[in-house]
Amino acid sequence: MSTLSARSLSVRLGRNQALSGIDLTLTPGRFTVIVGPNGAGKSTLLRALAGLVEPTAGSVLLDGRPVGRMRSAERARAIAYLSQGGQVAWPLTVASVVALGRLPHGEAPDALPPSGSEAVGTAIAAVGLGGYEDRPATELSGGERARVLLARALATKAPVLLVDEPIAALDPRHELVVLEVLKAHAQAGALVVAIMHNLTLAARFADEIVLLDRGHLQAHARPSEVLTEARLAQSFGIAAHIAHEAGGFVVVADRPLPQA
Ligand SMILES: Nc1ncnc2c1ncn2[C@@H]1O[C@H](COP(=O)(O)OP(=O)(O)OP(=O)(O)O)[C@@H](O)[C@H]1O
Repeated sequence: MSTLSARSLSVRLGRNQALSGIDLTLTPGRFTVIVGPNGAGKSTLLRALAGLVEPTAGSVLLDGRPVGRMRSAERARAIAYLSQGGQVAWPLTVASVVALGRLPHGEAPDALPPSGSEAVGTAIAAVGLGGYEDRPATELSGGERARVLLARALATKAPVLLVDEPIAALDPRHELVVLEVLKAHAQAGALVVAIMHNLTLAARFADEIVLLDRGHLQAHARPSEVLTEARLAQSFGIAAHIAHEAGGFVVVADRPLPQA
């Protein structure tokens, strides 16, 4: 079991109060999507959950233990974190980049044990990059590179996976491929959290949605409870309507509302 929780979590970045008094409990087997307008504090929350940002008040606990006090290798085995718009600095092959996900297990990328090779192969196949293993990762498109980095995070086989805007650079087909991977990962027992701006895809794939606005937690519930026309107006400043379809709903953004 890996339960991740924020308790009265506040984070100040320079002069900005990025997060204020967040109370949140996330559980295994659930795919949670964090939404909110630009600057709401989504990336800061994800980084704090990963133990990469020191809370100014409150705490982040993994199974009751403060993540900030875990040793980095232990934390990396427990929590795989993928930042927004990640880059690959060295001309390593796709297989070598994904194999870096095994480092927290003490496995060298060029000498993986069978279990490590299997984790790498499965992750590459899951993101639809079979056949790309020997390509230099620096010679890929932005969307291909984003999927390589997601595969690296998956290859870690951490029980917690935190990903910041995993579909931002992807074409429509690969948006669905990646969201299906994340959903399946959660259904297999992982605790999966992703930041997304596409509210319709968030509604379709998420088990639960966290809505942040100006550093505050506005809602944490099922998509249909969070993505209401009133909340879209209040938090995103848009007039929108919800179109109901068989098996789900579509968020149609009609126009920006005048700023208060
Ligand atoms: N290094 C920093 N120093 C000072 N303030 C920062 C820093 N990084 C972010 N902020 C501020 O903290 C707040 C939250 O930023 P954060 O990146 O978490 O927002 P976000 O919801 O992820 O936004 P976006 O949707 O634009 O990616 C914003 O007001 C931002 O300007």
